[in-house]
Amino acid sequence: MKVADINQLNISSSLPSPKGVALALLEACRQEDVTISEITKLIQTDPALSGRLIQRANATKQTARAVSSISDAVSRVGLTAVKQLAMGFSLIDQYQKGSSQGFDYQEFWSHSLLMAIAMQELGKVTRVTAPDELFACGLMMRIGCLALATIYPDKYSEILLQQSPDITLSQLEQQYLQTDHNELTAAMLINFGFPTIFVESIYYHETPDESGFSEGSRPYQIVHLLYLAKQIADFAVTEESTRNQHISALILLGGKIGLDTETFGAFIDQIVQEWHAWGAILKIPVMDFPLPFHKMMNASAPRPENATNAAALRILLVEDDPTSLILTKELLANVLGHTVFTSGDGQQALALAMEVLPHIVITDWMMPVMNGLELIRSLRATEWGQNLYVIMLTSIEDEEEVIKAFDAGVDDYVTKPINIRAFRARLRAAWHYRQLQESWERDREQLKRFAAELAVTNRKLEYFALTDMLTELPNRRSGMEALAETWSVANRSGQLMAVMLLDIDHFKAINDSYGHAVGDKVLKEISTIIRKTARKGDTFCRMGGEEFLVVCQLGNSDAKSVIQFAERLRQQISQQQINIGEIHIQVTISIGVALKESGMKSEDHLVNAADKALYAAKNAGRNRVFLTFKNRLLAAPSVIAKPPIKT
Ligand SMILES: Nc1nc2c(ncn2[C@@H]2O[C@H](COP(=O)(O)OP(=O)(O)OP(=O)(O)O)[C@@H](O)[C@H]2O)c(=O)[nH]1
Repeated sequence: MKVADINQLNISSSLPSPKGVALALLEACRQEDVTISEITKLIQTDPALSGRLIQRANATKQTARAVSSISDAVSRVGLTAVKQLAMGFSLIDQYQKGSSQGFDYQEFWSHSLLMAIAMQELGKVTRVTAPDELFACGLMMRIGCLALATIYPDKYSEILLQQSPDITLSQLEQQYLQTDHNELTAAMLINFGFPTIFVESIYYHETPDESGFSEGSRPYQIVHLLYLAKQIADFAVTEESTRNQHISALILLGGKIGLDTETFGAFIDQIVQEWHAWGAILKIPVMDFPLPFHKMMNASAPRPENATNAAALRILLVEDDPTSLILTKELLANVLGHTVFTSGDGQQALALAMEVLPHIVITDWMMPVMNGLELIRSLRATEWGQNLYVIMLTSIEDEEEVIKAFDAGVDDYVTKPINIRAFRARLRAAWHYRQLQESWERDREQLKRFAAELAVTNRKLEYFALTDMLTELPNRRSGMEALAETWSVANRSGQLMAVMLLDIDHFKAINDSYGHAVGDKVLKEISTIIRKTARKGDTFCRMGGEEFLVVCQLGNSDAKSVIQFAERLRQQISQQQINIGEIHIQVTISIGVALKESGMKSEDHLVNAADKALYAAKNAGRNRVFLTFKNRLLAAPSVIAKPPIKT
C-alpha cells in the first residue's frame, strides 16, 4: 500500500476535512481515556448528527429494541463506528457542491452512499465484521476522488474527461498529479483514525487480486466485499444501455458469497430500497431503476426496434434458377439488409455451409445433383446443422409434400413466387428463433462458468475446512477422519497401527518471552519438520495449540520402528535451532505413543492411551518419548533396547 505524503504534496490545508462536532469527535477519540458519556454530550450539541446516529443504530439491528437516546445509540453502534459515521455525515453536508466543473458532487455521494449500504448488507450476510463499520468504509472508500476534485478543481475536471477503457482513473491521476485517489483515501482515513485493516482493504478495492492478502483472511474477505459493493454501485449509476452487460458479472460475484440468482436479486432490491431511504435522510438524490433488479436479471436482452433489419443474419441461399437467385438475393441483401451467400446446387451449398456457418439456409426444392430435401437431411446430420433454421422455397403446396419437407428437417416454407411481406414476416420468425438460440447459448455459457467457479469454490472450501490456517497442516477434523479410516483398515486387515501425540515443551514461555507472533512462527517451523520427517503411510495433523497427532499405519513393520521414528523426530527438533530475525530459539518436544491393542474398543481409546504416555513424558522431565502398552508406561530407550511388544 502506498499512502499519499500529504505534506510533500503540499495539500494538507486544502484536503476535505470534517468540521464542528465531527472534528471535535475526532479530537476526543484521539484521547485514550475518552468516555461514552463525553462522546454523547458532544454529539448532543448537533441535532442533525444525533438524529442520523439514532437512525443508523436502529437500521442495523432490526430485531433488537429500538434505541431513542444518543447514549444507547453510541453503545449499540460502538465508539469507532460513531466516529467514522460522524466523519462521513459531516463531509456529505459540506461537500454537496464544489468548484470542479467536471466532478458531479451529488453523484459522487449517491454512489458512495450506495456502496455504504451495499457494504452494510454484505456485512449482515457474511458476518465478516460489524455492519456499521462496513457502512462507514463504503461511504469513505473513494473519498480520495473528492479530495482531488477539491484540491485541483480544474485539472481534475480535465482528467475525468480523459477517462477511457484504455487507461484507468488512477493512472491518469498519477500521470498528472503524482498521486491517486487510493493513496489519498488511505492518507485521509489514517488521519480519521480508521483501523489499518480497513485502510489497507479500501486501498485495494479496485484491484483485490493485487492486495496479496492471504486467501480466506479477514482483509481478503473485506477487500472482496468492497469490490462487490463498488460493482453494485457502478451498476446503479451506469447508463441504461450498458446495464445488461453488468448483470451477469454481478450474478457471478453474488455466487461467490453464496447467494443464488434469486436471493441475489432480492438482496440488491433490498439495498436499493435502503439507498432511497438513506438518500432522503442525507438529502442526496438517488436514481430509480426501470425495474426491480430481480426482474432485470430475468428479462431477456432488449429486442431492437426493427428487429429484422437491426440484426443482420448470415443467410445461405440455394437456388438453381439464376434469375430467381438474383432476385431473391437482392431482396434479402439490399431490401432486408442480411449477409447473403449463394449457391446453384445442393452439393456445392453443403460445402459452402460448412465454410460460412450460416444462421439460416433458404433452399429451393427441385435442383439438379442434390435436391433441397437431400441437402437438408445432410445438414441436419451434422452437429452444427442441428441448430440451423431452414426455409424451403417451393412452388408445390401439396399437403403430403409439405409434410415430407418437415420430416426432412425444414423449419418453415415459402411458396414461389415470393410475396415480400410474407417473406419478411417469416424471416422475423427466423430472427426470433436465432435470438432465443443465442440467449440459450449465453445461458449455457454462464452456467458452465458458474459450475467451474463453484467447483473451484468447493475445492477451496474443502481445503479451508480440513486445513489448519496457521501451519497449513491438516487440522484436527482432517486428522480425526484419517484416524477413523486407519482404525477401520487395521480392524479389517489385522495389521498393526499406532498413534503419537506430540507437544512442544514450555511453549507458553516462548509466547511470554518473545510474543505471540514468534510463537506462531515456531509452530510453523515445527510443522515443517514434522511434514518432512513423516514416513510414507503416516498422516499427521495439528490438534490445536501446540499439540500434534501422527497416525502411523505400520503394515508389516515392527512396532519398535514407531518408537524409533518418534525418537528421531524428537532429536531432530531438539537439535534444530529456529531463527526468527535476531531471535534464535531451541525447542524440545515430548511424545506419547500408543499401539492398537486387541482389547481396545475404538480409536478414542488409542488416543487416550497416547495422551497418558505424553503426560508421563512431561512428568519425567519433558524432551522424551513414552509408550503406553498394556497399561504400562515405558520410556523410549528401554523399549528400543528391549522391546516388550510381541508383534
Ligand atoms: N503463538 C501461539 N500460541 C498458542 C497458539 N495456540 C495456543 N497457544 C499457546 O500455547 C500455550 C500452551 O501452554 P501450556 O498448555 O501451559 O503448555 P506449555 O507452556 O507448552 O507447557 P508444557 O506443555 O507443560 O510443556 C498457551 O500459552 C497458549 O496461549 C497459537 O496458535 N499460537
